[in-house]
Parts: sequence; structure tokens; C-alpha cells
Amino acid sequence: MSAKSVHLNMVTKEFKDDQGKTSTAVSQVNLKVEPGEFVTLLGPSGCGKTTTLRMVAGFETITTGDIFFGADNVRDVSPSKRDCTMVFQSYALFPHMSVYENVAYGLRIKKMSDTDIRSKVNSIFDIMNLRDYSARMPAQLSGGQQQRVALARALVMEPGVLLFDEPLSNLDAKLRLTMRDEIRRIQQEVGITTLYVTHDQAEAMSMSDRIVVMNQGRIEQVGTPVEIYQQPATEFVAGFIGSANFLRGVVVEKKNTQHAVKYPMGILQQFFEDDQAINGEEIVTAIRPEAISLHIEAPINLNGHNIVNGMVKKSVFMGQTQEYTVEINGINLDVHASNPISERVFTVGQEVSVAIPYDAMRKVN
Ligand SMILES: Nc1ncnc2c1ncn2[C@@H]1O[C@H](COP(=O)(O)OP(=O)(O)OP(=O)(O)O)[C@@H](O)[C@H]1O
Repeated sequence: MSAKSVHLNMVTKEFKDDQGKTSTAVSQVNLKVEPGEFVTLLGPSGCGKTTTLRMVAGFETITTGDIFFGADNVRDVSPSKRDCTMVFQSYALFPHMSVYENVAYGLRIKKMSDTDIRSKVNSIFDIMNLRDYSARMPAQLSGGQQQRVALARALVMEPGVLLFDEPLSNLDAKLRLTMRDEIRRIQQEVGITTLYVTHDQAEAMSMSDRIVVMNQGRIEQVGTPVEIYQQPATEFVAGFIGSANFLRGVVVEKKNTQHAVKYPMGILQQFFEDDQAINGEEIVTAIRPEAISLHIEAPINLNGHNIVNGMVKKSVFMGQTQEYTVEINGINLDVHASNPISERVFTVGQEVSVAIPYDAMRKVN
């Protein structure tokens, strides 16, 4: 199997309703997926991720723009002639065929010899630990096993590009965790270019080389899971991936990359990349709750932090974390402290010193 790149160039999809009114589901999407890369389209319901995937598969026409597999423009190529296979949420197995026959089906259509089919199916069964199930019928398999058969059926065709549309949605929470590890393991073992759609951020973070965050038909940000989490480009991305406090303020002083910004809770210092903000500019800053720490009194020798006084308004035990809401000059900040067993737990009404690292404050507008 030779992994292909996928390149979406200014891809737009418009739908017309019964009255002839046009709505834009996907707008001017540019994306390059490298050969062997695992890229996830992530976003809320209706943001256009499934429509984007279906255009790559050829199930949906493109209104404007082009899609390339390697150097080939597949815009006008029918789905069966594109070098890609889609794995669906519903598995779509043939109920009257055994596991072996389900996986062999596509190769039989290609008129491959029985010997070649047996060798290809068995090698996929080995990668996926499915040999023991080969004689079973789909109804005799669990949901997770059916999904593995669906994946085996896609992989045996050795497509240049593998597409997944929310493949784990029908599985229970525990099985989803196992399956996402398994899909990632197999994808890396086979080295296949993969485009994966989900609205589940944990799934996207744990499986992907890069994540494409979509909102209202547009790409908000493309980056590695770490980049998306630590350097969210927009307020939407910071709020959609993980949780964030948002502060609105005005830049009052700029010294190289360090700035003083006036927020309702007071003047705070933060770093900006060059040219990211100018004096007088109104900005929105995101701060992850786990980046903030609470102390009984103002810590000394804690460089690079804003230290402000606050009062604990809420303190909730969440197992791995203790989640606080702290009020600072009338503004509420969420703070997540890890491992409350070894850390001290602050109580509601307690006065605390709040430390906010300069570099945890990320301008998102
Ligand atoms: N065949 C269609 N006709 C008209 N509008 C459509 C059609 N398919 C999708 N849409 C609209 O396009 C937009 C994007 O839909 P899409 O299914 O791509 O979103 P999504 O991000 O995959 O959402 P979900 O996670 O709910 O599946 C939505 O507003 C949807 O209503």
C-alpha cells in the first residue's frame, strides 16, 4: 500500500434547500495531509467536518475548489475510483456473510485469486488479532469487534487514504478508549494516510498527528495536539479544547515582548510574540485553569508570575483535581489544582494568593 497525500485547495460546499435558498456548509478550506499522517477534523455539531470528509470520499460534490490525492485532482473522480476507503460509525457489515467473507468481499469484486485473497485477509487478521473470529457472523460479535472487522475490511483494500466518520460513537466509554489506541497502533503499523472526523476532543488529542479545529464551515486552527492546547489561536479554540478563563483588557505598556495589560481585576504582566499587540489595543486573553496556582501567602522567589489576592468562592473535589473558583476584585477565575492528596486543599471563604504565570496568558484575538 502506498500512502498518498491529500490536499484540499479552497474547498467550498453549498447546499440548496427546497426553496432554492443556499447555505454554506464548508467555506474555503485549505488543508494538506502528508503521506502516512493522521489528521483529525474536530468541531461542534454542524461545523462541516462530515461534509468535508464526504467531499474527500467523493460522496458529496464540491461546489468550488479542488481535492488532490498525491498529484491527481480527484474532483470529478467517482468514489469507487478514488484511492480511499471510509469506515463508518454504523460499521455497515454484510449481516449474511462471515467475518472472513466480509473482509474478503472487496478483493473478490476486484477478481483476485482465492490464494491471494486468503493471504491478504489473513495478514490483516494477524495485525488486528481477528483470526479467531473469522468464521463468525457479524451478529455474533460485540460492537467493538464489529468495528474492528469494518476497519479490517477497509485496510485489506490497501487504499492510499483511509477515512473515518465518527467510528467510535456507538461504543461505550471504556471500549472507545481501547479502540482509539488500537486504531492508532494499526494506522502507525500500516503507515496509512488517515483523515478522521470526531467531535470528541480527547479522541482527537490522543490519536492525531495534527488536529484541524473547525467552526461554522471554516478552519479555526491546524496544529499538533500540543500546539492546539497550549497555543490556541482563537477564543473559540481555547474554549472548545479543554477549559479556559477569558479576560478582556487593554494593553497599557509595551516593553519588548513583555506587556502590562489593564484587566478588571488589575494590571497584569504577560508575554506577547512580537507585533502581537500594540498600546491601547483591546485584547482577549485565555488562561488554562491548571496553569494558575493558589498559595496561603504571596510566594517569594516566584519569577515570571503575576501575584494577586483573591478569595475562594467554590471548592469541589473531582478525584484527580480540586477545582476552585476564586474571586479577584469581582472577577471569577477557575483554578484546577492537581493531586489534592499531597497538596493542601483551600476552603470556601479562605483568602488566598493567586499566581498566574506570564507565559500562561495567551492572547486569542
Ligand atoms: N445534504 C444536506 N443538505 C443540506 N444541508 C446539509 C446537508 N448535509 C449537511 N448539511 C448542513 O451542512 C452543515 C454542516 O453539516 P455536517 O454534517 O458537515 O456537520 P458536522 O460537523 O459533521 O456535524 P455532526 O457532528 O453533527 O455530524 C450543517 O448545517 C448541516 O445542516
